[in-house]
Amino acid sequence: MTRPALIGDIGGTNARFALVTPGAFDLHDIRTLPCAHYPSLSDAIRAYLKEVGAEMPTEACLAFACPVHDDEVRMTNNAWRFSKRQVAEEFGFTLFKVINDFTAQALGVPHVADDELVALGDGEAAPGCTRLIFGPGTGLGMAGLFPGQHDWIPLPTEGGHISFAPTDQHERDLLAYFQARYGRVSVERILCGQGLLDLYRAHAQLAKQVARYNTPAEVTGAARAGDPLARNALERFLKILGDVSGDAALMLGARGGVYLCGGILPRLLDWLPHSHFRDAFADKGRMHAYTAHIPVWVVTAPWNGLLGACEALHNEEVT
Ligand SMILES: Nc1ncnc2c1ncn2[C@@H]1O[C@H](COP(=O)(O)OP(=O)(O)OP(=O)(O)O)[C@@H](O)[C@H]1O
Repeated sequence: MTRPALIGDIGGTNARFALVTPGAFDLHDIRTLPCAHYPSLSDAIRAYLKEVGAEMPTEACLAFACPVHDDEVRMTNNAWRFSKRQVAEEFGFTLFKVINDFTAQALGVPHVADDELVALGDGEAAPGCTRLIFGPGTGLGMAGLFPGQHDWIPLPTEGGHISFAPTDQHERDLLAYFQARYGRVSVERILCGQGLLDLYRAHAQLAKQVARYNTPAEVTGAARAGDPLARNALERFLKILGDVSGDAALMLGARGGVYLCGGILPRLLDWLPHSHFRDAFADKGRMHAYTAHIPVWVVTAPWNGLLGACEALHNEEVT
């Protein structure tokens, strides 16, 4: 009997693992391990296999939140680094695929059920057109997905690292705050968990008030409880999310729709519809009609990245 393959979706904070019958999508023994609890990828894989009592898999496909084209892979938002060749040798994998985490998110999207998509505003997907996959979590991932002759083809990008472009005086003040801390300011500096916290701290400094909250979850909790600074920070976060995802949709020509993934937005479903997200997404000058017609969904499927990694395991288009 074929041994189950090891599947993984590994972000800056969480490593999600599962086993699957090669060629199928029957994810089982799904576990989420905090990356910070393990010194290396190999330690986390061993801990996972021990916990679920699995035989050593011979095939694996793991998705990582960082560039993956070289043999040496270094995570952008945690300390893990490894050689693909050495990991394959260490575990005896006959097939070891390493892909970008947003390639996995993109490949997962066609497998998501309709009731795991929450529409934000109107729009209609143009058939056969490119889709944009966009998602803030520990970092900010972006990928394209376009139709090939037989399968969807993912386009991995490092779009989270494009430059932040303020659209009003308040955002120019925010940019100055972020520049003082980081030098160059990419959109990921703002559109991720740490970015939300930094936005809150920036709002506190600009209002000459003391920042009281120390985690992104505390900021969203305080915004819900009516704290004005936290509320302003969260609303600005969602407005900038609209600006940047609209820019990315223009860049890719994503008339097939925008899919918002990652760990943060499913927690903000009560805020997104009333925020300036959709206005900012469409506010593209002469291209307003183009962006206004693009549908946007939040993907609430918890294991979208794992499904995409299953798809990539034997997909020859995905290297
Ligand atoms: N309630 C909340 N409100 C806002 N942010 C939150 C909340 N809870 C957790 N976060 C933030 O979400 C981020 C984790 O997102 P996610 O679950 O997508 O992790 P990840 O897959 O490891 O990240 P990535 O793939 O982007 O590296 C962390 O920055 C965390 O602080």
